[in-house]
Amino acid sequence: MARTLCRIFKGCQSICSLPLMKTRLHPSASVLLRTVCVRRMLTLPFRFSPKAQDFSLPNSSWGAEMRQLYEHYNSQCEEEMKGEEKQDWAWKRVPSYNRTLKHATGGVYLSKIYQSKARFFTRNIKEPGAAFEYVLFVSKDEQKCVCIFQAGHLLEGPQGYVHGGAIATMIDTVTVTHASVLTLLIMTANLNINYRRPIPLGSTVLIDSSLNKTEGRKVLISCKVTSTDGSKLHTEATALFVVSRLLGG
Ligand SMILES: CCCCCCCC(=O)SCCNC(=O)CCNC(=O)[C@H](O)C(C)(C)COP(=O)(O)OP(=O)(O)OC[C@H]1O[C@@H](n2cnc3c(N)ncnc32)[C@H](O)[C@@H]1OP(=O)(O)O
Repeated sequence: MARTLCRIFKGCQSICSLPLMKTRLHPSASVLLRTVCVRRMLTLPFRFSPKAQDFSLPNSSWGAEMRQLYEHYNSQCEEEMKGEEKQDWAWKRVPSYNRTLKHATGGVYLSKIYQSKARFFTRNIKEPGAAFEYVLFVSKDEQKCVCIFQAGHLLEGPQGYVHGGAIATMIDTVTVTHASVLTLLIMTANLNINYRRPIPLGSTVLIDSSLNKTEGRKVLISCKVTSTDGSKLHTEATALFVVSRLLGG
């Protein structure tokens, strides 16, 4: 019993230490989050996960362009310094896991809360480079988010080009991550996409998202997919996110 309580306590601590939990919460989101977490934690078993793979770190499939851009943004990120004050930073890399809840900070195993075979959609293909290779950085003032995206061969739509649904997936992923930095328990309510120019399969592109406005429970974000030098506009989109009342069950 004592051990179980200790694990529940650690679970709460882990959830509260997630980057998203440190952001400003909409009051209704805050209440919902506490209710959902506590309800789920009290009914389900915990295990400890020794290691989580962060899929947003470089791997052997990354091309030169992807690596170069990663280095560029990563060099402007917060540096963890032991015993000294943290340096100022312009961007923050957003870690990415294939079972987000399993890999809450502290390694508490939480994904049993949901289905054991469930995987985060964009991170469920084992072969590196085959599908969605990407890394996201969020700006210090949280007004902008940038994603470096390398589209793998499994994402083909028209011959030699990326499928429109895969592009929509990435736009949703980037904008929802951005919106999640601002508030919690959000759902995509509307995604409006204009495809301007096809994206060659295997190429690397930049996905930039900017906060348009927040209005009550609503977050509006606009997004552009461009070539890495910014000269070609591939896709434009706007996204609306709403803090969900339904997520609490
Ligand atoms: C990084 C890991 C995250 C991965 C997840 C990626 C994101 C996703 O793909 S989410 C999955 C896809 N989305 C969904 O399934 C959402 C399904 N829809 C819903 O759950 C609900 O309709 C939801 C939550 C969007 C809104 O429901 P509800 O909380 O009842 O909102 P409701 O009270 O009707 O409306 C709130 C406001 O939003 C507006 N609104 C709601 N839906 C829309 C819409 N589709 N278009 C425009 N405005 C809308 C309303 O007009 C209202 O505005 P106002 O306050 O100004 O009057």
